[in-house]
Amino acid sequence: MSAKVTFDYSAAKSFIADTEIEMIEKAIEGAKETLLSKTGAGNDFLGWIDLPVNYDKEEFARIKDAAKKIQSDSEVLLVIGIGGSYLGARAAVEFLRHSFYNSVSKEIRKTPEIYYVGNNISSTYISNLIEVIGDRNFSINIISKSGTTTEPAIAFRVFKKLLIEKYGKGEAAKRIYATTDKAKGALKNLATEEGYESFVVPDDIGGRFSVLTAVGLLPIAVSGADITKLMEGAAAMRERCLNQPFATNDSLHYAAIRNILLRKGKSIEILANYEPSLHYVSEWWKQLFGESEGKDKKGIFPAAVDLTTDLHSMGQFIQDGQRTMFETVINLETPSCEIYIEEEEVDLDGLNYLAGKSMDFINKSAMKGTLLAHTDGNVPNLIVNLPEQNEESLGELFYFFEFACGISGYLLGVNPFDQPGVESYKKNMFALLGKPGFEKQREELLKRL
Ligand SMILES: O=P(O)(O)OC[C@H]1O[C@](O)(CO)[C@@H](O)[C@@H]1O
Repeated sequence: MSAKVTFDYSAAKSFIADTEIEMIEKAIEGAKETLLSKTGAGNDFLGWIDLPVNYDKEEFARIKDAAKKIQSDSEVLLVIGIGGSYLGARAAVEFLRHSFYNSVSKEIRKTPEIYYVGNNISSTYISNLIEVIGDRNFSINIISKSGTTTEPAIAFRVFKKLLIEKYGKGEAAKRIYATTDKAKGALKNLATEEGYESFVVPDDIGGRFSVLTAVGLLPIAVSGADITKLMEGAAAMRERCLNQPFATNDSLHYAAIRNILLRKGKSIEILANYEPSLHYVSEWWKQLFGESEGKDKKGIFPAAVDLTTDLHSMGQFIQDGQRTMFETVINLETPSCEIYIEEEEVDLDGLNYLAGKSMDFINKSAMKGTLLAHTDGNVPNLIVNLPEQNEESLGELFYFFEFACGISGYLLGVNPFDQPGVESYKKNMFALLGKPGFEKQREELLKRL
């Protein structure tokens, strides 16, 4: 593998003194030591660190076989999951495959259409999806580590019924793939009872760090992307994250710089991309950093923009609004496709000055121009270079961010591997729904509504 994911903060040098980097290095080394010696908070959720080189090969082969079966007997795959139980898969499928994956002809796509459900509670969304499936053959990958999350559980009820009505109970069970805890939870019990093929979310890997487990790998494999190469990319980045000294360790530098900027009042990080295929990578990243760092009244708020699209909606604020943000640009170095601007005989639209230039040259010029403008507007810009739109690069990128997130969380002094704050809305929702055991809370909440 030649090209690598790299981190470049040269455009932000005017915001950061060399001494600040020297001063934070010790703390970063300390956080790394805590992470790797597994002595910090949340140390029972560190299975992701060695995952790219230490995964269950038997299960990996089963994932590939299941993907082949789904490809051969289904026109549609439903991925039912929420948060870390679908964002990584969606990020990978949208980045690695066709921009219009579900709409492009089957001859081009070659693999089943993939729809994500169970990530909201909208009856319109679910009803419309039922219409999209129509009378076509479909399979379900239900993904829930806890096996009890309300959103995917509800969607699963609806689509399981549809499957049983279509195929009968026996055949339906062969079209349901459950990715969940190895031993406990409602979904595990159901899978055992009904005989669904099951895949494991390891005990020591939390949802937002699970993209390289069966959680992400089965849907990604169904889409036709190469999961072996994805793991190889992650393994290559793991090697560098673990073994490179601070001076040449890009992931550690990213963690260091964002924390230096936070200490200067830059409490919002905007992840920016110039390729629509990266939209869900940003959604995945938002959960990774948001759930890991946003606690104990601390954290950097992770936001994201798709550019140049959002320069025409959010650009004004980034350039000129409250000065509390910095920007991390994912720079896809080499696009998969290229288009050249042609010369027109009569230059009515005034674009002949671009004749012979590639679309990517124009895109990169927009990126460089924006980077300088935002820097001038007091928004420090960091760059993560992503070599290509392929599995190796994406595997590297996933691991780069995961490692930086663990380090950054320890630097902040939080447990980056729990998410206690997510429970509050659930308790209120259960009380309002009348779930047994929540009677007292229900009374109190109803008084407030
Ligand atoms: O896989 P599960 O247990 O359904 O959880 C889904 C998501 O819900 C959370 O537990 C809370 O939002 C996330 O951490 C997780 O990714």
